[in-house]
Amino acid sequence: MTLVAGVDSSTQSCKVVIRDLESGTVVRTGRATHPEGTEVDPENWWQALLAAVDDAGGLADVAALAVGGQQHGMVVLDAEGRVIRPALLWNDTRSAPAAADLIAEVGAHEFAERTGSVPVASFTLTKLRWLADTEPQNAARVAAVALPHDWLTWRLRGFGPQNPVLAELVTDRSDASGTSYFNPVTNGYDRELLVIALRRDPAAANANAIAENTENAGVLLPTVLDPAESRTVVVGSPAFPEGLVVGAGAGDNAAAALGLDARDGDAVVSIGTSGTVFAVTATPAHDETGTVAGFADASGAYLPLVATLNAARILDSTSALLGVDHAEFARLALEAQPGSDGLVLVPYFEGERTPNLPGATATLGGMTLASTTRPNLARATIEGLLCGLADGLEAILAQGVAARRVLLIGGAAQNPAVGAIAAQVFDLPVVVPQPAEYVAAGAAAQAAWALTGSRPTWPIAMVSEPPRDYRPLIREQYSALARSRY
Ligand SMILES: Nc1ncnc2c1ncn2[C@@H]1O[C@H](COP(=O)(O)OP(=O)(O)O)[C@@H](O)[C@H]1O
Ligand SMILES: O=C(CO)[C@@H](O)[C@H](O)COP(=O)(O)O
Repeated sequence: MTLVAGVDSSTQSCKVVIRDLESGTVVRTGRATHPEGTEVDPENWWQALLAAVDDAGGLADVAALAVGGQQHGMVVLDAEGRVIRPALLWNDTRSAPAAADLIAEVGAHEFAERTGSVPVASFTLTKLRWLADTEPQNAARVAAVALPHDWLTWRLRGFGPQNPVLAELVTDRSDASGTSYFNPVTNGYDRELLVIALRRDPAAANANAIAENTENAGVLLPTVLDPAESRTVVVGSPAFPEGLVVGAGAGDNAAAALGLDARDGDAVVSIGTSGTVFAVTATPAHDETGTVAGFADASGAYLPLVATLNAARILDSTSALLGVDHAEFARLALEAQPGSDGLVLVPYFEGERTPNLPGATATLGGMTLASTTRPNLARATIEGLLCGLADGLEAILAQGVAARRVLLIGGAAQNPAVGAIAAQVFDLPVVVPQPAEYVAAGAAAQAAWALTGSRPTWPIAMVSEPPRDYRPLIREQYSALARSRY
């Protein structure tokens, strides 16, 4: 039996899934947690990866591996391969003013044309501008910029401060497309944008070039690999045997699309730390309003995507407030009526990314003595979270995407109330695939692709299709409160 492994280095944890190459059957899994916070020392991801691999029984019998990871995180390396400062994650909003400055300098239309997306604070480029303005000494030391999955791939292949070959950094086009300095249509970096963000002098940067692909910015960017391309572990370790085939990997949402084998007609809604809505398309998106990010996918196509900052953790937070676990939270929510008797939550607890309101706070509206009950609060929380994603789906459909069903994944999709209420919020059939780590499963598919040269065709099991029960009232009252407040 030939085995392949996929990793999901996500916001809250690291997951490893080991699959049989022939059938796709999951044979072993492992996981380890990540620290809290929106600023994280990448060393924590490395330690969690080692722990998750160990938890999965090791990789001694595995032929290939690929890493999927949370998108956008800024990992800056110096010329000696050291991480210069803790990574700023996708959900860190401190670079919101930098995003506004960059849009004023470059133009929203120009960004959408050149990179597929108009940057908000999540995007790597804005974090680099924040670094240049706030920590110029750190910015001056930047010799390479990597994303979380690029850096982990580099580390596990035997590179790092002990073997600082920056030119061995690799990535894929799906994750690169979340940087705001990559063009998903030409599949090339837009170094001019990088220079602008870092406030580097292009001429001086040229003179300081430290490797072949550093022209303009003096900053090395990871080589973008195709899905069938591979590298190997160069310096082996107890966790990662020398010679292990390593694929390009992917951004987590693109990896999930691979893991689900998402095709024409599928809209994927993922409810993890982030809420995301995306589809695999043959044509690129260029939404200059900034609502839809025009990402690349991991198979050579495109991945128009809308992301929200407030997703599974909102359910965690309201469950804690109510003093119940997820199962009881679901029971409470399903006890209430659709529309929660008028109680409405616009859940911008951590600011919001879509719509772009980084400084916003949440609003609970429609409170009366009758509506303010525990079941209504549980339901209103789920309704509010899903309404934001339904708005996102509408924006994706407006890009010309034809969706015939919604595939619901991510940690919170395991909550039965989320599936049932999704069938009332989305005006499309909702399908819940068998609970699985679809990002890690997709990364394993990427590893199989790199190993064999062709994309695997593995079956996907769907477990439930909550009856279609669209209730427009839920979105109407949500939109009314959101419009009046923001
Ligand atoms: N049954 C459930 N109901 C609601 N939320 C859940 C449930 N199971 C897991 N979660 C939440 O899902 C989140 C983790 O989902 P995951 O997709 O792994 O996130 P990420 O990829 O961002 O790390 C956590 O916030 C967790 O509390
Ligand atoms: O920022 C985005 C997509 O643009 C997020 O989807 C991150 O990629 C984090 O994903 P999770 O860890 O929450 O799944």
